[in-house]
Amino acid sequence: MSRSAHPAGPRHADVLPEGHYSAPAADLNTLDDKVWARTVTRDADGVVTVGGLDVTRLAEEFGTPAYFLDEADFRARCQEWRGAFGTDADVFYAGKAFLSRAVVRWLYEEGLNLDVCSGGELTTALAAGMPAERIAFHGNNKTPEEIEKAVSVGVGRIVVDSFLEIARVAHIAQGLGKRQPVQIRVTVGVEAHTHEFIATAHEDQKFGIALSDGSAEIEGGPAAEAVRRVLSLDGLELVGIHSHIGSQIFDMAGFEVSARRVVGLLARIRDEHGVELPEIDLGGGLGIAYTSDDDPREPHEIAKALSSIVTRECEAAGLRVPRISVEPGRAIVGPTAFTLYEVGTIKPLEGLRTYVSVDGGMSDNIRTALYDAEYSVALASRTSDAEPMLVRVVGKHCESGDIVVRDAFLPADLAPGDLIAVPATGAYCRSMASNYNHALRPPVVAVRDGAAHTIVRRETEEDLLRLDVG
Ligand SMILES: Cc1ncc(COP(=O)(O)O)c(C=O)c1O
Ligand SMILES: N[C@@H](CCCC[NH3+])C(=O)O
Repeated sequence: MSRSAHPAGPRHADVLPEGHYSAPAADLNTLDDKVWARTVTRDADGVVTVGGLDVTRLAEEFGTPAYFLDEADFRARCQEWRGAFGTDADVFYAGKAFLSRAVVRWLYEEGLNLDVCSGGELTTALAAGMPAERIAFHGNNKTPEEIEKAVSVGVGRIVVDSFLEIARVAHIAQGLGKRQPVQIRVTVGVEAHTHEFIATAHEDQKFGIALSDGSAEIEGGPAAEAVRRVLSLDGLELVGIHSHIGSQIFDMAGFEVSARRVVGLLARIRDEHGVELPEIDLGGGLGIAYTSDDDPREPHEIAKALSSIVTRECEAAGLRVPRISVEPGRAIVGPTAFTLYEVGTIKPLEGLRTYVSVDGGMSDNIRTALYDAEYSVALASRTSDAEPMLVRVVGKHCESGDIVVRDAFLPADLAPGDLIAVPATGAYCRSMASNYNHALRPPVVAVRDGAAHTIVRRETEEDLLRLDVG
């Protein structure tokens, strides 16, 4: 990401320190549509509103820190993904980004399917009424109990991730007298341009079965061998091939290479077994804007790029075009929520930056500490004409790495009690939240058309004591 140092201006420094920040926006009160949920705006008093409700009232009713999720925006994004891929394709929302029963109901109503990757996510999906055949079950180490549950309820597909798992799922399905539809997750050897910890299709990592391991020992490579295994087992029905190259990716080139290689495997399967598999899944991973510097792709562009590459490659190989599916998580829920915090303490460091401590931190957003993720921030409870001040928004945990927003600008008259909001926290914030330092995980509040309701409640001290059985 290209970043430039701000030339001058903030209160506490004549020369700004090295950092990953852009120049402050000309007007810090302006909310960039790119990073904020779609119904977010400022009211006549300058207070940030979402779904028609202002954050000062929301903070009074629900407390801080809290995640506020714009339900209309969430539903609109589901519709855009469905519309872009059309009826010949399936969109599986990746529940790991954020899952609750309300979210499952919205997905169901908007015609999306659901990707789960644990027994807990499966239970949530089923409890909210998602039909099992619309659920895909993922994971590199599903437990026998999880597999048994998934097969028993009849999930639409299990994405098998290893040779051991192929045997395990087949054994369990056979024991239950079932034939389980499966896809094989392959690693296509693409180095996705994203943080190392969220890239998943290069060979040296835990997920999937490699298309090629560079040796000539297994004819056609490990993935071709996995296909042979699956086809030989009565308990399994091979319906397709799956590839997921990583997360927070902007460049479509990786997806195109992945699609080409997956179609190449389909052609090989047809040649070797005389079978044309009906499905391919190209995974999730589409990036969103966390700051004004990010330029994500729209669902229709992504759909067009993926379907044209698959069609072209299938035509070239003389294959019927399979049903495509995708698994966006972040791209649907990420932009729809922001985290609201109250400013507690402020520590100016002359010549460096100002530390702004909020009432949450790495327990509600671990992404900055874990992936060096970049976020933006705005003063939400009022506007200000004060000059921009370079800040680091930090939490209340006992870690110096407890950073929410590494480098950003807020008005220099920021004061304790102000509310600040960090946008684009819908994905992988609540779902990765922790109880570190016995923090109470914040609630998720859905807001729509002037009404707000809690969809995941705030943890309480009683919850902590209930888990601690003495
Ligand atoms: C198999 C699979 N599908 C879908 C996703 C969703 O990714 P994202 O939220 O980046 O769209 C992930 C997570 O990276 C994944 O591992
Ligand atoms: N949790 C990660 C992405 C991993 C997605 C799951 N495969 C993030 O916050 O970016």
